[in-house]
Amino acid sequence: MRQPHGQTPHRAEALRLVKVTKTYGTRADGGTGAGEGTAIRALDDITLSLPAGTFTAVMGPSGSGKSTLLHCAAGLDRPDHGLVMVDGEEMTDSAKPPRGEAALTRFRRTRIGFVFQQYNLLPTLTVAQNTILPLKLAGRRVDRDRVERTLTAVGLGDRLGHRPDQLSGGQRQRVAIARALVTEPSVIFADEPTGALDTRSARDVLGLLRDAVRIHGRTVVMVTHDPVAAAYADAVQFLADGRLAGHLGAPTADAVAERLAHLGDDVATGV
Ligand SMILES: Nc1ncnc2c1ncn2[C@@H]1O[C@H](COP(=O)(O)OP(=O)(O)OP(=O)(O)O)[C@@H](O)[C@H]1O
Repeated sequence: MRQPHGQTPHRAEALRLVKVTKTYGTRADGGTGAGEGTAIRALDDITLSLPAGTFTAVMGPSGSGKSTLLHCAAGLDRPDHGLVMVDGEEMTDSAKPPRGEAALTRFRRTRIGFVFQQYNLLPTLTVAQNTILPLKLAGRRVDRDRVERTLTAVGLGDRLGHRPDQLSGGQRQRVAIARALVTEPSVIFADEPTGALDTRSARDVLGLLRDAVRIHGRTVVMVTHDPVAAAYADAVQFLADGRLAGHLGAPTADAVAERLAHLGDDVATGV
């Protein structure tokens, strides 16, 4: 599914990254000198294109840059260099003056949904209020029927008035998915959405993300450590040391585990 930069995709392109680089810190020792020069290049020249209506898993060893990639692609963090386009529109471009924070937030609110490992629900709000929140923040009309339909679709139609602490982890994550779906974004980013869940809840959440793609035409990009979770995706993009390190279409859990086991070999031999 990866398209080299410049090649016309068959389907509309939901996400494009061109030469995205992100470096953290230059003096990690806080100025004592001992750690000077310890800048960490979390992303190194990433060029990537994802067609609309696809489900991609991002995998790689701890520290390989997966979350940084997601945050830069989702506009939660700014790359040092490079271009990020969502839905054909540039979100950040290091060659141009940066969008102001407010403009970036507006862009994110209309185009992007995010699902976090720890749900990030507001504890004092009900399920319905948490789900509506992104619409309210964006100043958009709240269609209560749609909100109810969205919550029913994730199996929580009878929990609208409950608060997060009255829900299981799996149910909380389903609220988070409803919240990500309700604005009808182009791209939903999910950072280890099943990391805190039991097997069955994880399966439900993965099924909902897959439905978001198959039924609602969204594009989903999900970071995971779990080959079984990755097998729900249409393709897996591997990362190692901040660089792209391979791609696997129609993944099975076994094939993903096998590729992960040999990821270091590929990097060492430059494959
Ligand atoms: N805010 C930060 N300040 C300094 N270094 C950071 C920061 N965030 C990430 N890093 C570093 O950047 C590199 C990539 O981190 P990132 O969290 O993207 O990796 P990851 O693949 O998501 O890891 P994990 O699987 O452990 O969550 C790591 O070396 C990490 O220590």
